[in-house]
Amino acid sequence: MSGENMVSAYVSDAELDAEATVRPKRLDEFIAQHRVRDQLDLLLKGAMRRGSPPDHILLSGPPGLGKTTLANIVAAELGSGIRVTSGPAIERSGDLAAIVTSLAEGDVLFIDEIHRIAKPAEELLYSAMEDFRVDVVVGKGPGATAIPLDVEPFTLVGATTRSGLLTGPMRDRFGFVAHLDFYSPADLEALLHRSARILGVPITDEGAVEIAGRSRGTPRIANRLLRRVRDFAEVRADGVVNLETARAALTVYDVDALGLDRLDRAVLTALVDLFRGGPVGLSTLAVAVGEQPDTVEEVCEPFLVRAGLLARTPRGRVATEAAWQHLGRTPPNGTFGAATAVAPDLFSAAPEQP
Ligand SMILES: Nc1ncnc2c1ncn2[C@@H]1O[C@H](COP(=O)(O)OP(=O)(O)OP(=O)(O)O)[C@@H](O)[C@H]1O
Repeated sequence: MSGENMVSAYVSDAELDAEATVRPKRLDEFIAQHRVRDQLDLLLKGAMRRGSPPDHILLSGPPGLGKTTLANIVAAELGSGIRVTSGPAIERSGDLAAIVTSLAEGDVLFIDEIHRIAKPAEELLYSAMEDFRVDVVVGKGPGATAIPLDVEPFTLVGATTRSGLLTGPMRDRFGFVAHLDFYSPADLEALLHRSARILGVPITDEGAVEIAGRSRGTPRIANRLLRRVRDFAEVRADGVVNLETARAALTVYDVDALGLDRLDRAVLTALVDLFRGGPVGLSTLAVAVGEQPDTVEEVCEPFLVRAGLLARTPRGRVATEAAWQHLGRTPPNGTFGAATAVAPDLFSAAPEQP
């Protein structure tokens, strides 16, 4: 993996196996997100007492925070089977009909990126969710016939990184909606200690603090950085993940003290050095760092904005005072956000939606 995507919250296929090793299997192994955990616990226990499948569950939140993990945990807690698919994989209503009619009673159907499901399939999903029945249309034009098929009672777990893109009727069919938020550094430290224990890697508290602080509030990134620091510790040191090995390894991988990678820093440096802090338009900024505007907007900016380093204003992108300071430059008078330094509680959980 190159330095460029060390801190991406997205997962590559090659990384999935590494992730599976440390993935929590049960609710009580799932670190933090206490409110969501507690609510899910009640939902699942209530359903089990009644002997019927729980309401459909929608999990929303940025990538890498544990939505897939929770979907698997729901099935494990219920003692049910799980079928896994994703919105983009369901192109036609027939694809969805084939999946839902093959579910066994009480199964969990996990649909990742559910906001990307094709419209005709989405409409079929409504009746599967609500009435446990689907009408499969055979033929075309005036000769078309709808064949009703029964679906065994099941629980849909939908995951989305863009809950705002879900249609109203879709959202209304979920009886429980949980929003996962970024993890605090303390939560990520606990997560790193757990992962290190499972991987058999000795880790000190200082080592965990150092990695947690660079993980952008995201378990996936924390686990990935831990694996890279482990490599460094085993190859170039005594195998222990501590402050020194963490700092040295993350320097090798170009992940700085705030968790910014080379491209994030290139964006900030261009803003500050070439455009005196901005405002500058997205496409000009993207040309300056040799990237596509989409990449700058979707990969770099969300974190830079959240970290209080970059602001999107009607006149263009602006580097905040914290950005100047992070790059070791003196901000000129009147710099945007002069009153705000990078908030120490950057990743503390915002209120979750019940
Ligand atoms: N609360 C947690 N406790 C322990 N490990 C966690 C937790 N949340 C996530 N992880 C770990 O982080 C990794 C990413 O989690 P997961 O795949 O569930 O994220 P996701 O939100 O589904 O991401 P995506 O949106 O990309 O599918 C997994 O290896 C998982 O083990």
